Amino acid sequence: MTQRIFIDGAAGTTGLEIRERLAGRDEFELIVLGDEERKSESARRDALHAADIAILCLPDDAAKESVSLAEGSDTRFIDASSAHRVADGWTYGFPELIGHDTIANAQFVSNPGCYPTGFLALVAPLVKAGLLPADWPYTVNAVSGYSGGGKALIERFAQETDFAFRAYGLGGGHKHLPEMKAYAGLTHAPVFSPSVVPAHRGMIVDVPLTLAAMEQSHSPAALLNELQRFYDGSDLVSVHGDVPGELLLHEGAPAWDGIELWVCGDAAGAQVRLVARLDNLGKGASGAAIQNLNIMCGLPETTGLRLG
Ligand SMILES: NC(=O)C1=CN([C@@H]2O[C@H](COP(=O)(O)OP(=O)(O)OC[C@H]3O[C@@H](n4cnc5c(N)ncnc54)[C@H](OP(=O)(O)O)[C@@H]3O)[C@@H](O)[C@H]2O)C=CC1
Ligand SMILES: CC(=O)N[C@@H](CCC(=O)OP(=O)(O)O)C(=O)O
Repeated sequence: MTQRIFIDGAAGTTGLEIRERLAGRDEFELIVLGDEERKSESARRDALHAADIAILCLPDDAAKESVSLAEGSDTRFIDASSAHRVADGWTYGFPELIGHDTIANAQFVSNPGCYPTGFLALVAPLVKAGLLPADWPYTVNAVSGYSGGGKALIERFAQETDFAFRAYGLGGGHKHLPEMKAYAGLTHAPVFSPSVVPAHRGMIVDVPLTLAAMEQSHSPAALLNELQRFYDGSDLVSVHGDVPGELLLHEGAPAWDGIELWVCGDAAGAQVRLVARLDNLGKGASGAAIQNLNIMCGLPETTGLRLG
């Protein structure tokens, strides 16, 4: 049966990429609001009630408003914003961690944040397996393409073309901390150092660990084995067995919906850097929304994704 899909926020960065990934798919019928209607409360209410599944690509407040506008309907949601990621009644849309069946049966699915996708892909399986401690003071260094900040940051990087690097979140309290803590099962939220480089898309998330300082220390090889076991058979997550000399992001990188993981141990096995590379707009946003949409509709999870 054709599913009616309404993308609320379809003119934004994430919304446009979702539309591109849905183009030509006859399992779906898109409800589209014109430019004059796309922010009208009544037009959005009608679209939200008419849809089988609404995909929210909005700022947090507008995403919460959409959910209230849909009250009284059976509409299912995929929310790309951070409004509902640790909210009661919502399922965290990270199929590899939460389970495909849970997402398939959910009415309210919240997409993970882009940075948490990298952090959780690395840390959550290892904490769950008892190979990393839940009460460790984790730190996360991450770099993102500027599309991670949506239209406003894309515009800023277009205007201020001399930026080479932008560190931010210096005062702490980033909105991604609650989901990192909750879904990795940690006692403390990590210390998070995000940054932006002048590339449109792409992201590297780096979790450095002094294994030798842990009460129960496991080798880099043991961490790697567990990640390879955990993601065995996944078409989206690749766990590499090498320690690369360097990892690059490219200014004009094409859209990509997978995620790569590395376990980079030093020769003595005393230190390790767990590193993820992904596309903030792919597995970090629009690709994840399509993966969840496929699962919620009983379709193969990678249909329409960019994995080439
Ligand atoms: N960019 C990324 O890499 C990621 C983004 N996200 C999240 O996805 C959501 C969307 O982000 P992104 O696409 O980057 O943001 P953008 O700013 O690029 O797009 C947001 C869109 O929402 C529209 N909008 C704002 N308020 C309303 C409203 N009340 N009713 C209808 N439309 C409205 C905006 O309109 P207008 O065009 O007029 O400004 C814009 O088109 C955010 O919550 C973001 O945090 C999540 C993961 C990664
Ligand atoms: C570069 C940049 O500004 N990135 C955004 C996060 C993008 C993202 O993941 O959006 P959500 O917050 O909805 O998850 C930030 O740090 O706020």
